[in-house]
Formats: sequence, structure tokens, C-alpha cells
Amino acid sequence: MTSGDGPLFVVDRCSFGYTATPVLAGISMELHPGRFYGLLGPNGSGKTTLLDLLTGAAKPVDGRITLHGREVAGYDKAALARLVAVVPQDLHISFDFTVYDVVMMGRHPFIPRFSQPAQEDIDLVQAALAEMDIGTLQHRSVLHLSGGERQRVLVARALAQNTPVLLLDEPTASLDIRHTLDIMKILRRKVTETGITVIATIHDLDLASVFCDELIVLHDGSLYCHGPVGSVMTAPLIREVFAAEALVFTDELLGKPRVQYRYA
Ligand SMILES: Nc1ncnc2c1ncn2[C@@H]1O[C@H](COP(=O)(O)OP(=O)(O)OP(=O)(O)O)[C@@H](O)[C@H]1O
Repeated sequence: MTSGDGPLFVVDRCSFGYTATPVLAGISMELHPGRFYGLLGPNGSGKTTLLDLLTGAAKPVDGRITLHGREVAGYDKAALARLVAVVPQDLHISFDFTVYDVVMMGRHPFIPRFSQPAQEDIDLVQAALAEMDIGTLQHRSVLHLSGGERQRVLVARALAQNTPVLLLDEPTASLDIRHTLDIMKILRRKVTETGITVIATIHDLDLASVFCDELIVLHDGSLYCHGPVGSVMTAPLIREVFAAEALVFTDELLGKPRVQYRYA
């Protein structure tokens, strides 16, 4: 799959609200295969809501969203799960599953009913456990993990799902710097080497600049801007959208904008 294949998602004049007040209004954009998208915006700007619309977990009140030309709401659940893996903000599991069991759940859309996992499923789970550095936790209960360990289990489950599209909601929020960089590098590598599409909400603007291809910025319930990192990440944007002062400079080695916050 390459970026020349036409749009993956088309969001056409979408609006959504949990109540009569819209959370998102008139959002239109096209997302293409083989790119790493950073979804940015202040707290409460609608990032998780937009991810929910892309996954079909929420339905637009107005407008439509298509995936490969077909309305997201029209996909059956298993077919959608074979295309799109989702990493939510937290693991909502209260049963005493092991880490291995939860990561294997990523393979469920591919395992026929009443069948055991095939060797390929087991291999993908082991690879995802290793990539997320949680191999030694695999027999532990997910009920007794730290926040960062739980987050790595969630990413591992999505990696094991091995889909062409990965949607992640703040995948590094609870992680130390080493595991943050590991995840961002893994996502970057998968986009570059295997052509998958990643859409991730990210609060760290410098991380988003360095690792993403394009940024989607939400502000006050609408799409503030969407474009290549180099044209979107500017000091005026950070001031206007995030009400923060920053120095944005070009990292010559990476060819990317870097963000340094001003504290005074
Ligand atoms: N289930 C819900 N019922 C009612 N309002 C909701 C619900 N979920 C979210 N909201 C509201 O919708 C708005 C957008 O929330 P959303 O979680 O999409 O923002 P976000 O950009 O992901 O925020 P954050 O950066 O804090 O994670 C917020 O004002 C929030 O309070």
C-alpha cells in the first residue's frame, strides 16, 4: 500500500456532540495511506472524539466518514478490526487476564471461531511483546501492572493485530522517556518500512514534530489546520492554539521543526 492509492479516510463535513452542543463541527479532511499523522489540540478540543468517529465508536450527527470509500458505520465489526487497530487511553479490563491473553486479543479478529491460535498468531504476539519490552510480564495479571506497563500492553495488543491502520490515543502518556522514544521509533519504522498509517493523539509538540509526517490541529471544536509538520508547527500556532510561548527552530540533522518552550 502506498500513498498513491487514494485516500484512506475521507471525513466530509462531520459534526458531533454528546449533547445538543457540538464538540466537533464541520470537520473535513482526507487521510492517506503510508503516513504518520499527529492529532493535536488542547485538552477537551475533541481529539478522542475524532478518533472515536474514525473507528465507528461514535457516529457523526452530520456529515460522513468513509474508509476505503465505504462508510465506517457500514463495516461489520470484525472486518473493521482486521483493518484498524485502536489503542485507547487506558485498559478497561476488570477480569484477571494475563498480559499474554490481552495481547492475544489483538489476534481474535483473525482466528476462526472455536479455533486455537495458529503459529502466525503466536509469533505476532511474541513479536509485539518483545517490541514493547513486556516479554517478562507476559504471565502477570493485567490487574497488577503499573500505568506505563498497562499502556505498553495496549500498544502490544494493537501491534499484534497487525493492521494497515493504527489509531492511538496518547500512546506515550504514562511512559518514561526510553519507552516513549521506543514506541515513537517503532511506529515511525512501521510507517516508513511497511506503509501502514498511524494516527496518534500526542500532547508533546516536539515529539509530534520529530516523528510525524502531518499534523491535524483541533481548536475550539473545529479543524484549525492540517498539513505537513514543517508548515504547521510554528510559534504563532502554539501561541494561538495552546496559549503557550515557544521557540520553534529547524533541526538541520532531522530536517524537522523542534519546539522549545519558553518558561518566563
Ligand atoms: N461521554 C461524554 N459525554 C459528554 N461529554 C463528553 C463525553 N466525552 C467527552 N466529552 C466532552 O467532549 C469534549 C471533547 O472531549 P475529548 O475527550 O474528545 O477531548 P480531547 O481533545 O481528547 O481531550 P484530552 O486532551 O483532555 O484527552 C470535552 O469537552 C469533553 O468534556
